[in-house]
Amino acid sequence: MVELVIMRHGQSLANQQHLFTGWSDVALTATGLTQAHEAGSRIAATGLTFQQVHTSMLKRAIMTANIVLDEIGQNDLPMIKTWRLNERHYGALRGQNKDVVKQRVGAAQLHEWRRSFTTVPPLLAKPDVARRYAQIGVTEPRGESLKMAYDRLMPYWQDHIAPGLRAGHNQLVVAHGSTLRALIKYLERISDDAIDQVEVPNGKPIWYQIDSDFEIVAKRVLD
Ligand SMILES: O=C(O)[C@H](O)COP(=O)(O)O
Repeated sequence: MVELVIMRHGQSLANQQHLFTGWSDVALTATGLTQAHEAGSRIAATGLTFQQVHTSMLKRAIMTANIVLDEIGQNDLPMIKTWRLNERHYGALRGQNKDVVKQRVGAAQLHEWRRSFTTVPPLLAKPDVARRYAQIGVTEPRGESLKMAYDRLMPYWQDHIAPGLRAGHNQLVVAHGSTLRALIKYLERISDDAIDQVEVPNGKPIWYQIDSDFEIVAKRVLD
């Protein structure tokens, strides 16, 4: 048996203010910091330890991962930061207030932009060019559907997370609502239609036990 724990970062400043975030790099709130500590102590209480931690290139996830590692006494763990685990890029919705957008376009359109698998949000006219992505040769998206995020996440799963698990090494993934919905879709074989019902709250670790046939045999939310 091998263990995989996945969790969303603690509450960010943008979450607190109901702003579409995506690739915007925002810090955790005081509540988010507390959620990260609590999540870490719940993982610590299970006695689980990990051989690797994977996170995004965004500080709300990196900060959460570091707090969790401190709580579980594994600050020394190798941490891989990849753009492939970044939140789905929300395109031109970025920075807009979700409640205000709902008033403007209606609940159904808002839900589709936020939860559909294939709908692409309104795109930016041209991509941002931040040094951290440019220097690794990554062109920033102008906006992504969940499917687009799924498709750029999967090579990382196949090349980095799955091989670790197959080698019997427990893995911790600290990422974002959409990239974790993509991962849950894959792991739990959820249909394109049904994925719109899956929500991933801030700071609640999901613990999967995976057997030697690479099947999930148990799932527990640590809350
Ligand atoms: O990017 C964002 O705005 C949030 O992290 C997740 O947004 P969602 O709840 O609309 O998926």
